[in-house]
Amino acid sequence: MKIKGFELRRVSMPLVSPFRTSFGTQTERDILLVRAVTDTSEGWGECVTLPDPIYSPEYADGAEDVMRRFLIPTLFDADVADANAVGESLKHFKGHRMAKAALEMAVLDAELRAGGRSFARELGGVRSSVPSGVSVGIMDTIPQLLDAVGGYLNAGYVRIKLKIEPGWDVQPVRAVRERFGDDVLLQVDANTAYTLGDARHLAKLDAFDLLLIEQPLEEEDVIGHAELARIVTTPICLDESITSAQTAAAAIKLGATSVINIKPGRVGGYLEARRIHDLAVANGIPVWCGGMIESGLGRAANVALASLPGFTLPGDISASDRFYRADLTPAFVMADGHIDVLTGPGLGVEPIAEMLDELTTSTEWIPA
Ligand SMILES: CC(=O)N[C@@H](Cc1ccc2ccccc2c1)C(=O)O
Ligand SMILES: [Mg+2]
Repeated sequence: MKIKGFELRRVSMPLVSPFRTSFGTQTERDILLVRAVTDTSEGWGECVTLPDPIYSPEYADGAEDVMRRFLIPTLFDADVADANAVGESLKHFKGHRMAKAALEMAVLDAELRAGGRSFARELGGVRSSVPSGVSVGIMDTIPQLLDAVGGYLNAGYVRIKLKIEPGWDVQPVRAVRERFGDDVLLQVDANTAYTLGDARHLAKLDAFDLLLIEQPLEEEDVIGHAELARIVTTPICLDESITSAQTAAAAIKLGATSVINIKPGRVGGYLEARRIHDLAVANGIPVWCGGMIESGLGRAANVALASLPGFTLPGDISASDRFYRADLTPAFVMADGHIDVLTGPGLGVEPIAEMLDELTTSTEWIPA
């Protein structure tokens, strides 16, 4: 396989409703897509950056710039011909994992389409469908939250995740437990909003039999999470802190995490995500697949990843209509709380041409 060039394309996808977290409120998804064109096939990659560096240090325009200025020219110079070579040839550039992940994903998709292999097959998937969890934003009132949670439970979601922040944590969790009972699989995600000084307050969540508390402290505070884990009995799950197999190994060794939210974009790609899965399984740590409100392209790859054996907890892999009225690809629908793993070559989906035209805000062709 020989790479002929990459297309960088920005699409803007409105969300069905504002999504509020401890780091802000999003009303649309500005997605940077990468299309790899090779002599035998084409492949798609999705960069999961937000428009601003508020979830992680990366942001969409920065990812585009680092791809154009450093990463893509290096892939051309190294005459990269498969996905395994992408990470290797880019490793001397520090960080920019979401940008690197999108390029690797596009090359992997092209390679797999040419070889007639699916993402799930390539990554080692063992399931034909995966359980679907849903992430519920911070709301203005408790009644609004209970309506939203009721709607998702009626839709069949098998796990509810509530975004929390100081001032919106114990009360919403208690309200959901009182309204929907103790059997609902329930977890919370703070997106780094607390400090170790909040430990006693966070320990109040132990009364509600949560599956986990996700990323309560800031990304760099691995020791703080280990300290917190000694005070709070609910399992601590890391998201932002886990940026590679190396940081995953350190967090496990230090007792900072007993569950890991694996997000391929955050860790540098689907191949590194598989390495973290393997490491976690070897250490008896359950993992689940996180979400970055991807289009159907990233969603297809996440479903494939979530079909690996160590993904024993429902992920943030919701149906397309959780966030989008119309997806870039044919919609992912949930049946009996599960989403089917695609079996076609590569991602198994492609963008719908009309949707791509309608949603595109910019496109640029970079030839080899
Ligand atoms: C589904 C979920 O909670 N995802 C991330 C955070 C997140 C939240 C809001 C987002 C808005 C636009 C784009 C990506 C986003 C990611 C998380 O697990 O921490
Ligand atoms: Mg999270």
